Amino acid sequence: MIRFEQVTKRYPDGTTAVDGLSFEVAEGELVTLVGPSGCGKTTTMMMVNRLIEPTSGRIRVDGEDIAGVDPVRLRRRIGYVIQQVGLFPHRTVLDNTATVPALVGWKRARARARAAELLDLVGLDPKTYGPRYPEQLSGGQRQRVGVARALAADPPVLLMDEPFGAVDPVVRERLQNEFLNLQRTVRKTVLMVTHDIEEAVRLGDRVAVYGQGRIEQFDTPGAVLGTPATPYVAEFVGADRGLKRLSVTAIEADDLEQPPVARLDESAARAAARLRGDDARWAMVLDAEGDLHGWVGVDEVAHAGPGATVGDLAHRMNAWVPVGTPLKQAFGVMLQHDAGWVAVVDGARFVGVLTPAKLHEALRRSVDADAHGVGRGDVEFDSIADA
Ligand SMILES: Nc1ncnc2c1ncn2[C@@H]1O[C@H](COP(=O)(O)OP(=O)(O)OP(=O)(O)O)[C@@H](O)[C@H]1O
Repeated sequence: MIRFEQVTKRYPDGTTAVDGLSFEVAEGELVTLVGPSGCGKTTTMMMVNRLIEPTSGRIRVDGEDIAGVDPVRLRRRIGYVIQQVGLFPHRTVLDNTATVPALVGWKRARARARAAELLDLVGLDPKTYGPRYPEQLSGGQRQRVGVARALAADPPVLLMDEPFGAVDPVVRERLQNEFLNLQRTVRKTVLMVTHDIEEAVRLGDRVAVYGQGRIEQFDTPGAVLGTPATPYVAEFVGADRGLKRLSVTAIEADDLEQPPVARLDESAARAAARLRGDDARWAMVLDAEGDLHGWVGVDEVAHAGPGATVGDLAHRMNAWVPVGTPLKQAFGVMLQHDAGWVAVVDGARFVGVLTPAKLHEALRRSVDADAHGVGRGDVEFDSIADA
């Protein structure tokens, strides 16, 4: 846990970089600090590992006032990832990753075994990449080594300063996804600086939006986008914040439409009669357990030969998304397959389909929920058609 209590930093030339800052990062929480250049993000971060000393106020890590902790000892408890990565050019990737365990006195074999494990965790095969030197890696791979190195001694706290800033947008998104998956397993207490609001809302459990040396809003991504606390925040998150919400709103089972369904072993003739009765043009095909198998057109089952089953005619499903997927990703899948809907599964079990109309409802519902501070399920929704 990291706690700022009325922290101010004034540089010798009189610049007040941070002014009376108070906030807390809970254990296992990822907080992003976002704001324009020069607003005090890096200063905030560097005070946590005492690379910069505050002018006044107190910072606690796990309850302990860090002013009384030896900086070198403190830094061993805190992983640090920076944009320029800062790998040692003359050391192999494996030795770079083993730096901190070696510093804190682990035996060489244990430190290297741990480094190999960490490289694997960030998606770099230690056999291939371990013996290489940093210059023999791509920018994205170097960033991964930076993350592996910061995690190597298993510090409870991680500071990340624009960790994905130096790579192109495609690699960046991949690294962000990988890091989110990693964080689900390692559950570090993370403070991450970024100037990119999309990155801040995507990665943060909570987001601190900085103005000049002060936090203008400290809240969940949904709330920052849905109900900006000040005109400054509204301006900073941008006019397209509705679009940005797509990436922070997850699909819930209640958001989905229930299309007609046919069973894999059902006779085609029976399915055709039933589906025609319901005026359906196609149906989802499920197996006996309710797992998603594919889909079938009603005309196809209607024109099938005698004795055919739905399973004989079903098409395999090419695209589906798990429940909990962000709406933006689901919408991307819809566009990619040029489809009017996308199937949603929970494990293998089919739970429903997401359509553009349902996507709009889900988005509206999440905006209203944030505005009223209630759970999404409690919000009444009137569609435009009902109004
Ligand atoms: N050593 C220093 N001496 C004087 N002023 C400084 C010093 N370091 C930073 N500042 C000033 O403090 C303010 C905050 O700087 P800081 O680096 O924390 O901002 P930032 O939000 O991280 O910016 P960026 O996104 O550009 O990295 C800026 O006005 C900066 O010029």
